[in-house]
Amino acid sequence: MIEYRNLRVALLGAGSVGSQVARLLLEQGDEFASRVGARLELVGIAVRDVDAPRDVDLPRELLTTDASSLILGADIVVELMGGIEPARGYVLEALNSGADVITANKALLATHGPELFEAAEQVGAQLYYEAAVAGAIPIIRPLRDSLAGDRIERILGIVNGTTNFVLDRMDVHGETLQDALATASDRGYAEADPTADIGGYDAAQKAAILASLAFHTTVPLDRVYREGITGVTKSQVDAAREAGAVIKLLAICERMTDPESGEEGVSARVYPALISREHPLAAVHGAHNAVFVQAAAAGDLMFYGAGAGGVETASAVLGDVVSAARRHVVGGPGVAESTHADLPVLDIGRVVTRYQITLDVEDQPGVLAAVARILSDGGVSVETVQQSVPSLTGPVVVAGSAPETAGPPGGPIHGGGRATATLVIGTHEAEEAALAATVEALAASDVVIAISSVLRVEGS
Ligand SMILES: NC(=O)c1ccc[n+]([C@@H]2O[C@H](COP(=O)([O-])OP(=O)(O)OC[C@H]3O[C@@H](n4cnc5c(N)ncnc54)[C@H](O)[C@@H]3O)[C@@H](O)[C@H]2O)c1
Ligand SMILES: N[C@@H](CCO)C(=O)O
Ligand code: NA
Repeated sequence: MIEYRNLRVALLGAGSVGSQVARLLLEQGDEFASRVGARLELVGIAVRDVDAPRDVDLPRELLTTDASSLILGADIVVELMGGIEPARGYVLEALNSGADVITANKALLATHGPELFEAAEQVGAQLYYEAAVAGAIPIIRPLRDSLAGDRIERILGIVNGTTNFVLDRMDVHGETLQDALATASDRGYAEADPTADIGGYDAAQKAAILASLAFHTTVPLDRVYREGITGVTKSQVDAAREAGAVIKLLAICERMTDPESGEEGVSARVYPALISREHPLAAVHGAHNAVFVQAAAAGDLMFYGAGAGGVETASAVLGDVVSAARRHVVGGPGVAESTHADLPVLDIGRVVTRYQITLDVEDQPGVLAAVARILSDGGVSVETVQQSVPSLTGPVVVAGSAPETAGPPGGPIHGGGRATATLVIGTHEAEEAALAATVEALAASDVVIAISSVLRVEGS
């Protein structure tokens, strides 16, 4: 029998993910020892209450409420408490003591990443976070290592399981957003406060992490443009389906040229967008996640699987534990954060995208020409126009809530009660600022009765 040296692993938090990590470490000790070349000794688990009931039976002698003592003397610290404090303090304590840290904490990384990476670099410790984005799906390591020789151009990610589940239920089962969200919460996909999911905050944290990694640039969370799915209506979902498209909440990280300065920059943004049903991301159903990566040499790649779940996420955490442990065995410098490119993060107004605008107009001669003029005055070129059979309607009532951000997309903008026709306008690519201003101009026009939907179109 091989005599392995021990590596001391401290676990902070024994919730959905932490309890599974502890169970797997304890159950598969021999296997991990063979893979690593050292025994991963779980020396303790920091919990809030050692007597609290748990789904997974954990040895009582490993439980402690004294996280700081546990951290001292550990070789590897696994932070699975979530939240900013005290997680941030514990991660810093661990790194400053020279321990490698594994975390799944996207909120912490998106807000304090540079501070933590700096602390790690100071002492030559490692900070791994595969589970922080898209749960079990390997995406951090592929971006950092496998694609290190390529140039990432764009990432389109479905990185929040709850919102994908909700939009999918609205599409496939015709459920309301509220009913679908209640089911997502019952199934444990949603955050404790589901505003983090449906408001796009969780996806924005993941976008900040992905963009920083992909573009070798620090992308602060407050530079990620964010819209959630609260304004998405059943009629938008139905209309998308009829048009061969689907609405997905996308995290988009893009390398781009500032149209004004001509300088290279990056954009990170989260919003619900229309994508064609032919796009690989359209096939991502339920609470699954997928990250579609476009790289200069590799072309299009898609990473797909479970973006959440205790045992699924534990897989990603344990992969990081094994990587960190192997470095303890074989030595070497490990990985450092890469931010050398230091590209500017461009405002949403500079982003180039396409809009689909649905409007009710007066059914009179010259109206189409007037609408076309507003678009052309705004510098927006029209790709497609569809007009429904005119009908005599009462006051225009549009399902859904008002847009959460000032200006488009969203709907409705204003209403009335006249003979109307409905126009669905698909634009060519244009700068977001021009598109948004054009929608405002349409809303202000006398010939437009109401703008019932404005959605961005992505994925082509
Ligand atoms: N659950 C998932 O599907 C999933 C997926 C990806 C990433 N994550 C991330 O993994 C981390 C853990 O998530 P989770 O779902 O296991 O959360 P959880 O709420 O189930 O577990 C967190 C545990 O940490 C404990 N805790 C909190 N503060 C503590 C403290 N000061 N001292 C000791 N214990 C403390 C809590 O009591 C709880 O048991 C989070 O950062 C989360 O964002 C979770
Ligand atoms: N609430 C998150 C959990 C995983 O980060 C989601 O729905 O994707
Ligand atoms: Na992952």
